[in-house]
Amino acid sequence: MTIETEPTNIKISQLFDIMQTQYGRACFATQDILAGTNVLITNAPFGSVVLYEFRKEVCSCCYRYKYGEYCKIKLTQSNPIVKKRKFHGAGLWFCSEDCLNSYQNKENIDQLIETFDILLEHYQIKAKNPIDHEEFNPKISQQYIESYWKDIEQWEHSIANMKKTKAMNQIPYLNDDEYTSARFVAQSLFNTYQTHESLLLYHNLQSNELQKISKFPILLKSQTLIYKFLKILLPEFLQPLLTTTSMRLLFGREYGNSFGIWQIIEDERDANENKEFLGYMLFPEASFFNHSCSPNVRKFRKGNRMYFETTQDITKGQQLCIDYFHILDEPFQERQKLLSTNWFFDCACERCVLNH
Ligand SMILES: C[S@@+](CC[C@H](N)C(=O)[O-])C[C@H]1O[C@@H](n2cnc3c(N)ncnc32)[C@H](O)[C@@H]1O
Repeated sequence: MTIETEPTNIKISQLFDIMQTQYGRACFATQDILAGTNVLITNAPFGSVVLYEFRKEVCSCCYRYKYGEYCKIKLTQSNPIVKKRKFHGAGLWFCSEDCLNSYQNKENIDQLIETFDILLEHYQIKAKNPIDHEEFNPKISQQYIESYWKDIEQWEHSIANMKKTKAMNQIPYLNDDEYTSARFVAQSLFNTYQTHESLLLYHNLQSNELQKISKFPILLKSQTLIYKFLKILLPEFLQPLLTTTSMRLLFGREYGNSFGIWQIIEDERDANENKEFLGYMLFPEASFFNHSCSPNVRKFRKGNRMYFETTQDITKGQQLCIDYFHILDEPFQERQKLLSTNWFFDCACERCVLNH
């Protein structure tokens, strides 16, 4: 199948170009590439988060997980990087001194650690009195989403004029998933503040806000609760970066572009075990690969980076595609359904076009 392409001005690698196609942007080889070549090794994630339930078991630096074993090192008050406020551990655990040191070596990391600690403290206070979210199932349209966020902007004006103590009473209760998302947002904003090496590419990512909220309306409510939580709690230096626009873009981009942090099975004898889903991460430079049900690139994680390796010889001009969802063994109808439900697109890969 020949695909019409047009160049874009996005450049990621010497080995492939990002071209515009009728299915959005995609990666095309700029030269013949042998099987087994890494066409991309990502930077450290732009945004990433470990699920709350796994926070003690997954290393916050390399995401190592060993069947429920606690990580050896917890960040404590005695750590020199921790500032004086009463410290709760920031939800950060590490598998080794090396990982701890490498995490702590990042510029201004004490500010991020303090931010995480504040979020953890208030999440846990609120979690003592959990609240079931009310039913929320409106008919979603672009207009509905806009007006819902407009109301939040009004709330924001009122909070800006309140005394700090009164504003603190407005901190909403978040469930585990929402708290996890709040951490993801905080880290992404911190990386924006730090001008992360993938920041420019991040601005180029496609957003799936409308598709995702249309499918799961409750997400709109969750997003606005997370926004309120962060608006009250984020420290001054991150506040200018937290706007309703930046938040909506971040969520919209995360939905269609993030990669799961899956447990890596280290012992071959456990190869048939189900892998745990530990969290998720966003790598803008790796978000231009389209999906194919007969992919020619495989993705795998090593520590906090993703690797993309060709599984066959590639000829110049050929599209480089990955499998988004581990669905290659499913029949055609099932694959179409899974991609449409979870990724919001009708797969137009070569195999699906032939109804295979
Ligand atoms: C991670 S992005 C890939 C890059 C994207 N094409 C872009 O322009 O930003 C995922 C999106 O690409 C499109 N896409 C990826 N694989 C596809 C396929 N096999 N068929 C149709 N659309 C696809 C869908 O719109 C999907 O939501």
